[in-house]
Amino acid sequence: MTNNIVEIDNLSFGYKGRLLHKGINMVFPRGKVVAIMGGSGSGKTTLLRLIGGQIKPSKGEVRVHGDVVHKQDRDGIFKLRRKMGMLFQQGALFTDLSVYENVAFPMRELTDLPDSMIHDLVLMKLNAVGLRGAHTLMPAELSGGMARRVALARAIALDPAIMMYDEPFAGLDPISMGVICSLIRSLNDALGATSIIVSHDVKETFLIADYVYFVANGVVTAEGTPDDLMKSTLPFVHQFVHGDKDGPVPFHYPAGNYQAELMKQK
Ligand SMILES: Nc1ncnc2c1ncn2[C@@H]1O[C@H](COP(=O)(O)OP(=O)(O)OP(=O)(O)O)[C@@H](O)[C@H]1O
Repeated sequence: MTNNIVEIDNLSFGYKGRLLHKGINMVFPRGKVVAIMGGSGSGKTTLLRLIGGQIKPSKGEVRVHGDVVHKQDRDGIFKLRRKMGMLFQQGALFTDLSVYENVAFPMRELTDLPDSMIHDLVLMKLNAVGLRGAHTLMPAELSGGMARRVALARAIALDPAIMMYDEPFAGLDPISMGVICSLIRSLNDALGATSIIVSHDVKETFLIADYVYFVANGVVTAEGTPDDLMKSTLPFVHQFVHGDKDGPVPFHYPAGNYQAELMKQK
């Protein structure tokens, strides 16, 4: 049996005929934290949606625990999603529910657990993210970093085998970033899960990822451990990792001849 919990095999996908992915191959082994990085609009979030079965590939496939995602019926997709926890940047909490009720929500919706057990589990999950003491607060009373941690506690409510993070560090102050960063790693290891992180933040991502895929122009342009990639001389990777202004990713959005355009306005 393969040790890969998620496999992306020769996958192509496009919105409205414009091909976004052109034969992507990736594997996400059990227990590992794997990052998908790349420029804005390179299709990273779309890959998470393909893994979650929200959309179907036009070619190739995604397998989760060996099952082809796009071949699942409604029941199959439901079972698959039960194995997955997702933390989105805009992973909004329910504003009219307390922190406690937000974390209890998936347990109440998706299990038949008695209230007493839900109580213990909610406190355990909140304790894991350091917010047991905040369980009576309402979302409006939380800082951005705390809200992200509550969303994380909610995402791990049902002990997912696969955790997916979409830009988990975006918009956070440096301290909250560091907290989320170490939580992603420690929760992954404590749950025995497999984590997939989509992020632009090289420093944080490289600290916790076991392996990184770089996506550009619809294909995996580079892959390796953070150490390998730090040393990479590939121009795209070098520009991304070191934040160089000049490189294959241009500063300017494609535009016509500047001088001609200025003349035209006169
Ligand atoms: N539902 C949709 N319908 C049509 N086009 C879409 C849809 N969702 C995304 N796109 C387009 O697909 C491209 C890739 O989007 P995606 O969100 O996957 O990129 P990304 O790499 O996650 O970008 P970012 O880092 O900026 O979030 C973008 O050009 C986007 O405009």
